[in-house]
Amino acid sequence: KLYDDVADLPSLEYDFVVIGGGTAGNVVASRLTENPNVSVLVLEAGLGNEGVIDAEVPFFGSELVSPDNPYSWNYTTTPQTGLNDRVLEYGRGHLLGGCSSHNGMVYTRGAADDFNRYAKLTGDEGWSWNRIFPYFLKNEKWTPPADQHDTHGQFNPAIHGKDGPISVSLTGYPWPEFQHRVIQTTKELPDDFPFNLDMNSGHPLGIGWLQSTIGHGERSSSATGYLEPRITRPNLDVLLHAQVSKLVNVTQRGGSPSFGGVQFRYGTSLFIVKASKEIILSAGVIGTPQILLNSGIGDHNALKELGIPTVLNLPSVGKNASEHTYFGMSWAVNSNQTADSITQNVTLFNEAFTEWKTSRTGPFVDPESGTHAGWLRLSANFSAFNVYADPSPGPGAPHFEILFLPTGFATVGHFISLFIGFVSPVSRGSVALSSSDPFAAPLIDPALLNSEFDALALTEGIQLALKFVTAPVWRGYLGAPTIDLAAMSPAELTANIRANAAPGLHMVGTAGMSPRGAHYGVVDPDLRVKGIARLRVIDASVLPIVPAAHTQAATYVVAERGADLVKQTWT
Ligand SMILES: Cc1cc2nc3c(=O)[nH]c(=O)nc-3n(C[C@H](O)[C@H](O)[C@H](O)COP(=O)(O)OP(=O)(O)OC[C@H]3O[C@@H](n4cnc5c(N)ncnc54)[C@H](O)[C@@H]3O)c2cc1C
Repeated sequence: KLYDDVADLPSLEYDFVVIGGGTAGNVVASRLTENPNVSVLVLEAGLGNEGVIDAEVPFFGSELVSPDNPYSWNYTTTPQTGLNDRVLEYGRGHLLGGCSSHNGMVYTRGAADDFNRYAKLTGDEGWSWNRIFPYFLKNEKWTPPADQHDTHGQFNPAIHGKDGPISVSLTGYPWPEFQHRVIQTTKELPDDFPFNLDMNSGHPLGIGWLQSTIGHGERSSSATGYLEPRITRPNLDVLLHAQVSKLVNVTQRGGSPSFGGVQFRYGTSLFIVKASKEIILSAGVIGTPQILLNSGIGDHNALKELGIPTVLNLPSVGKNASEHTYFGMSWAVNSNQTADSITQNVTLFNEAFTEWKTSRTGPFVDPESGTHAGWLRLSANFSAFNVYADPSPGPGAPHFEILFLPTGFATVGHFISLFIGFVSPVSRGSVALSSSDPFAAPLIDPALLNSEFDALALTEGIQLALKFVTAPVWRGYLGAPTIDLAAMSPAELTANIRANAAPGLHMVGTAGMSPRGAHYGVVDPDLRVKGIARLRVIDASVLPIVPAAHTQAATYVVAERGADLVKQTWT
């Protein structure tokens, strides 16, 4: 049952307490309660997702990350030295479903090479692409697009799940003038930009049609897909507005510390809920390390400085964060067939909203993230490779993503945009406590472009992206760029990136996996916190390196496998 008020909660003792009802947490809660003999409580700090129109209408998704939003944690980063010391907004979902309820809905699984590297880094073949692949299918329900268009040649049905909780579909509203040009470019410049039928096969390189976590014109999240259909289970309780501060009631169990309870704040009061089997941390890449550190699990010296007693010296907590960097570029177009035409015109906007409300069709069935994506590699001759090792996990994984958008987010005029992401970073950042107040926002440092390699690589990537619109098919359609990047020298381009790039909001690694027995890392490959009994982390923070992809699909498979690992322990 879903509880809004702690006073109504029937118990303060459960078999499992899941901290965070986000992307991963709801998967874990839903899978564990398939066994009617175990009880699960989910503690979610944020609000409910039901009736939040911006979390339902795909086109409105970006509203949820606007500043001072109750549905976002409204974090900011530390000054980013690689980006001219800019302090950047760093949104995270503060509602049931977590980031899956407010993200851009892009569905990308990553490269087989990403997962095969996870297997290598953890010493556990269970994280390899072939062994993880069934979990992608288990998570997914392939769904026809909202406009029911012929999808032949736009994806490969053989590699998609049919019965999972999360709907995935192709774009459901056509922008033919734009879409035709993107696909035609793959024919005119096939060496640089080959067509890829389905970027979710494990072999993402090339340009293809974008897939999104959307079904029948609505966002599909862990809240709508995993939780809502199962919330009536008598063994599953979910409490909203419950912000966890730390783990408490330390005892020794088989020579390791163990926490018997979870402390949380509801309103201005503190409560403790007991977990008799396991505590599962699914508070995400910021919340999870923050709770570990508040609980005395982390670098002893840093904890001591804040006056937090150390329960276990685990220096990797909050370290090793990896994140993507994105940069946008726009061009005016000789056409009014762009999403700008809707956002700039109140009548068209209202018509589109009415259409969405009455039939779940029209332009609002898609997010503003784009209609296509491309995944590209640096050339093997890239000069920086003389100095730096290639950070990508293998030859089948990209260094860059390009998102293709039929909009310029402009208040006047018609534009298209390309967003390029550098998805194979060398830089590593961190999440650290800012004070001994467990509820104070932590210090978030994604360390964007800290490594010179990352800045050089993104500069190179932008030059490659600029080549895309030199294909003949763009002539006569494409007008002036909003900034003439093509006229810039590489040094000017790098300076422009440092002044304008932004985080991809795909951070992972702050509670990273490492092999059993390794002195570094935070969790073992079975997601148990090293040196602590009956405590696991199941969310994006366990991925040791960011995949070359948007991260929700990887998070879903971590959660699906993680739930299986917990079940194996307790049955
Ligand atoms: C704005 C944005 C856009 C994105 N776009 C995409 C995209 O288009 N495609 C994609 O694949 N990925 C995208 N991502 C990334 C992706 O959504 C995340 O990597 C992934 O969903 C993370 O899942 P998680 O379970 O680790 O964390 P979350 O989904 O963040 O879940 C953590 C949950 O824990 C709760 N919580 C945190 N601290 C506490 C506490 N102390 N007490 C109780 N509860 C707590 C949070 O409120 C949240 O509900 C985006 C992310 C953002 C922020």
